[in-house]
Amino acid sequence: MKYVASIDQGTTSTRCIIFDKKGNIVSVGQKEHEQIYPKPGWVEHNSEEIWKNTLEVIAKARISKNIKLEDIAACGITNQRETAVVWNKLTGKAYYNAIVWQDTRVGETVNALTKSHGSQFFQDRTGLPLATYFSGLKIKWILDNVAGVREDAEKGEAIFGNMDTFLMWHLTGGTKGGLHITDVTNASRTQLMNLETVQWDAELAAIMNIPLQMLPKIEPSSKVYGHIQSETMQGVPLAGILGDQQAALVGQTCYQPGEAKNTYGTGCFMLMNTGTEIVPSKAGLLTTVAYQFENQPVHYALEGSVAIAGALVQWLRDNMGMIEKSTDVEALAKTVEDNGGAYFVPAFSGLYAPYWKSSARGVIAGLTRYVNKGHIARAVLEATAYQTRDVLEAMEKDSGIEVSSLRVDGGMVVNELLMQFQSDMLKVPVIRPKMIETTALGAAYAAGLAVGFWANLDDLLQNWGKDKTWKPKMKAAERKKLYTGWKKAIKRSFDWEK
Ligand SMILES: Nc1ncnc2c1ncn2[C@@H]1O[C@H](COP(=O)(O)OP(=O)(O)O)[C@@H](O)[C@H]1O
Ligand SMILES: O=P(O)(O)OC[C@H](O)CO
Repeated sequence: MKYVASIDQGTTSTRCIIFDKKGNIVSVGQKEHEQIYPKPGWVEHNSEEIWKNTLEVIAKARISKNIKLEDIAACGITNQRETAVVWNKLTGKAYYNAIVWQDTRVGETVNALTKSHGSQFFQDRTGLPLATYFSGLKIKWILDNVAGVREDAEKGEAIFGNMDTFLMWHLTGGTKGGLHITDVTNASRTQLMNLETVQWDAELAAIMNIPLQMLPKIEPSSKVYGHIQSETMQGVPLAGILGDQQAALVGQTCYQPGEAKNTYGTGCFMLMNTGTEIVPSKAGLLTTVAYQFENQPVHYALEGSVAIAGALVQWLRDNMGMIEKSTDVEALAKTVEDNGGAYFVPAFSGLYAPYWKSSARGVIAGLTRYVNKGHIARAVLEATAYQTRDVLEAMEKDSGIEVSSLRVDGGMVVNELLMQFQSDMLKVPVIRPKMIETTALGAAYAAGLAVGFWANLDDLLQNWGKDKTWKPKMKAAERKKLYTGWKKAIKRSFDWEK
């Protein structure tokens, strides 16, 4: 067998990527799906559309390079995490659109639970502070607001899944016996899983009033779970599941404690492997599961999650019409020397790490008549770099490890201006590997390991190669001035909503 396939169900698009043994891309199918914004702060996806796109991108990836079924050793799934869908297992129909991780509709429930139990109570058990981000409260919202779901859930007919579970169920037969499973990394993002036992926590489910029977079985991240029933890849073993940020950690081969990566996509997510140790965060990070290979102990990670990174570039394109394509932002930002005093705090979904302020909202600060489109484009890119510095400083505090260089990946790392500014702002080298589709690659690795396509982690380490390194060039005074401006701006975004 020559290949391993990977389905990457992201926030913006769904891809199927087929890799060879060296971790090179052989073929890609990709399709964007609609972003649905019914009200300010609400973000939804149509799960039916995503399922159709998944079949289409698998077919595209196979047909475009004429890849035979018998050449595919296994398939892995990686996905946008936390996004919650509830569907009926007898009809296959979803009760409501998938509620996306960025959605803030459960803000009031977060406030109420913070008063009744305290955020620390949830963080101690799940590694996650109370926030609108995680799946549990999104499931509760569907149960409380959509007619008939709670009754069906109690009967065992309405079931929950993140996008991994939803696709796994459909790919393995759907209403005809589809598997209802997830992996430890995805489960660790629901705020319903106990980090130590890696099992659902009945008390947390009771507090959120979620029937346990609607939750999927928790499995390791790498194992032959079943076989694909859909025609597009019939008979191929489904053998890996990883949340997309954990998949990028695996794809970047960060297998040693202390190794970290930062992925710049819709949001931006830095993860540091902490080995088999659960490291609680005091500095505003999440403690989460990194991965669990079959018959191996669970590995954990510290994570700094930033909700809006590339999404701000999309906003500039789609909502403001200031650029035509995301890539145009670099040329526009290069029309000026600096940010002209403007700072853009993209707290569109509140602020995640290290602030965790659900009530923050976006602001542009420091405006004068001098500021033009170029300065705004620059402020948009700089926002991602400042947020990454906030997270890196928290990571160093929590781990006690000084990060001496940063491995990066994701759609935004083609932006050279951003990469140089990032290195300047962190004062460490930023390293881009040859393969930046590390998310899909990580899920392929998990699946390939389970079927023996790759023998062990050493095989994978050999596939990693450097493409480009950016070294810090900025003068200390300039770095300090800019970051001080950011810290001032970010405070202006706090406590906007009640
Ligand atoms: N040249 C660029 N400069 C800045 N941002 C970019 C550039 N190219 C793409 N992006 C942004 O990267 C994101 C897509 O990255 P990707 O890793 O595919 O995201 P996801 O996995 O979250 O769907 C989009 O938000 C897009 O606006
Ligand atoms: O779809 P991405 O790559 O923006 O990732 C989304 C994250 O998994 C959300 O936690």
